[in-house]
Amino acid sequence: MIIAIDGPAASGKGTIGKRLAAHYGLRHLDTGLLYRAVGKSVLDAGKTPDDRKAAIAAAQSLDLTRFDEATLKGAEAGEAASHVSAIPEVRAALVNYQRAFAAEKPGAVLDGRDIGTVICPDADVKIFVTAAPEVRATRRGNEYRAAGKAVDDATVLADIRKRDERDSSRAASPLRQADDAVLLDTTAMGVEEAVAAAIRIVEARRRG
Ligand SMILES: Nc1ncnc2c1ncn2[C@@H]1O[C@H](COP(=O)(O)OP(=O)(O)O)[C@@H](O)[C@H]1O
Ligand SMILES: Nc1ccn([C@@H]2O[C@H](COP(=O)(O)OP(=O)(O)O)[C@@H](O)[C@H]2O)c(=O)n1
Repeated sequence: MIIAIDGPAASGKGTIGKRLAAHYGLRHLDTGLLYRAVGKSVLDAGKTPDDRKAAIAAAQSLDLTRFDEATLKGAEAGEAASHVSAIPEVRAALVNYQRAFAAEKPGAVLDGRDIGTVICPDADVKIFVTAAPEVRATRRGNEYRAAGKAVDDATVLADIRKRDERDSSRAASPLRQADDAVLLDTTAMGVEEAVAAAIRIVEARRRG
């Protein structure tokens, strides 16, 4: 079984993806980490994320073992990711890896922005996870503070809105709910409730 999860920034895609993978015995890929790693590589090379040549070279020679996940999860890498991810050649360089991951037995859960629309258009289940921007900003702000970073929710909210706008308006694989995806709005749900709702969506799809 292949489960595709898409949605805007900090909507809970990774949390739900990990839990669904554990529940169904599938592997999980957070595809945002790939774009974050490309963005971080460009910054590490002393270039700006809008530098197409640098971004394409980084995507084509990406070595994920070089990165520490905590650094990739930070705001700087996220912002860089949302620039490099608009470059079609960067996206093209990452397609095969994601599709090969999805194709391996016994199946996988992938989360990102274009999984249901571009990477796995034939996924067995597609879920589009969302929540109100203010709620997403508070959750992400709490996550940063728990990691010892001093941030205020207004700054996180501005960052999230900017990234969502950039991700939705780009020409290459924009953030969009696939026609056959089920919408899961977790604004008023805690993690357990959201995971239970996601499992119900999978079960309903499996019953056909
Ligand atoms: N339904 C929820 N209720 C409360 N907090 C949540 C919920 N879903 C996710 N979170 C928290 O919000 C933050 C962002 O979730 P995450 O799964 O990383 O989102 P995404 O993968 O979409 O960026 C994390 O700190 C996570 O623990
Ligand atoms: N499949 C994907 C996944 C991420 N991305 C880009 O990578 C950035 C970081 O993705 P992420 O999923 O780690 O972001 P969060 O939702 O965790 O904040 C996004 O803002 C997108 O620009 C993408 O374009 N396509």
